[in-house]
Amino acid sequence: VEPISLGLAAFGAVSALTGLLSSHKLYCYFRDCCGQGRFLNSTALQVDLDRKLYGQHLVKKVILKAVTGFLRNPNPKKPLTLSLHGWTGTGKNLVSRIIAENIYKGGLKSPYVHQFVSTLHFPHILDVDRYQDQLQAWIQGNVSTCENSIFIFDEMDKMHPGLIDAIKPFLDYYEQLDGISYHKAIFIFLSNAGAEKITQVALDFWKNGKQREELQLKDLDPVLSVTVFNNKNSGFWHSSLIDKNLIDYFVPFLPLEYRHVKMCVAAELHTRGYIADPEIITRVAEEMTYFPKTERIYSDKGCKTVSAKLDFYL
Ligand SMILES: Nc1ncnc2c1ncn2[C@@H]1O[C@H](COP(=O)(O)OP(=O)(O)OP(=O)(O)O)[C@@H](O)[C@H]1O
Repeated sequence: VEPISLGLAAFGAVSALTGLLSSHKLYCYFRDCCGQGRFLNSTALQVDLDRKLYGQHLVKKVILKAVTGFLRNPNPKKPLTLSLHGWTGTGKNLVSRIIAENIYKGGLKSPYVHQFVSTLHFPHILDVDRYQDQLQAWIQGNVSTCENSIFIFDEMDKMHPGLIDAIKPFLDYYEQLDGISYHKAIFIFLSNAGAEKITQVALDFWKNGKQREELQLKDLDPVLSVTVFNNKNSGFWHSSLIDKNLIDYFVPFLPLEYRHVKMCVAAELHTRGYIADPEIITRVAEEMTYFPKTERIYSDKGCKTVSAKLDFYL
């Protein structure tokens, strides 16, 4: 072969490869590609949390640190496991959505983000054995397709302990299981377990005249894991997730106050294209019910029914 033809052939191969790479890049610009989230923009995540999540200074701090730290590590030793706890309507699903959207453009609809609701997907106790097999095969299948998959488990406290045990091997430090590594996956668990304890700590803080924003993780972290562990009604206590330290971060969601509910109403008005009418905002916030009975500080449904209540005024 002449040197010139060899050079031309090499040039052709390089340009074909470059073309392939740039068309792949272009494809991933418009569509979700596995692993693109490893280049997560931490500033964008912070801005998103600041803009969309109200009254949860601890959550913002933990999520930002946990997610960006994990994604920056080229060789994590285990998958990232986040356990989100708190009263209903305080933003647990919202935060999972924000994380998913910052990692994959398609957010919750991305083929690499998978969401389970225990009461919906695993409703019958008698079928636990079948669910266990299905769940394991499903996690295995998805991670073998994309090692950067995200799994969100809602209503974790209503999940059968057997199913939690079925997930356990995937959360551990094993190099590989049947040839697959799970170290780059993210598991997010949502539950109301520990919500009363979180409220109690926040309320005591308030009674002592301290600002909510002064609350630190160290005030909640130990009590939360112990409470969840000892709660015989939640599936968690049965499992060895906590016992074996497989949960990386316990994320406490504080109960929302009147002022936060007002912010939710304003945000909902904005989303629907209306101006933030102070009268409507006050009316909707006043329609919500607050606890404890005497102090009436925290909304008992968080921001959950804001959207439905707003329909009445628009
Ligand atoms: N802290 C918050 N900041 C802004 N919006 C919030 C907040 N908490 C809840 N919301 C809004 O209220 C609605 C319900 O919130 P979300 O589904 O995240 O609650 P949750 O904590 O997951 O509740 P549950 O435990 O009942 O599943 C959503 O529309 C969400 O955007």
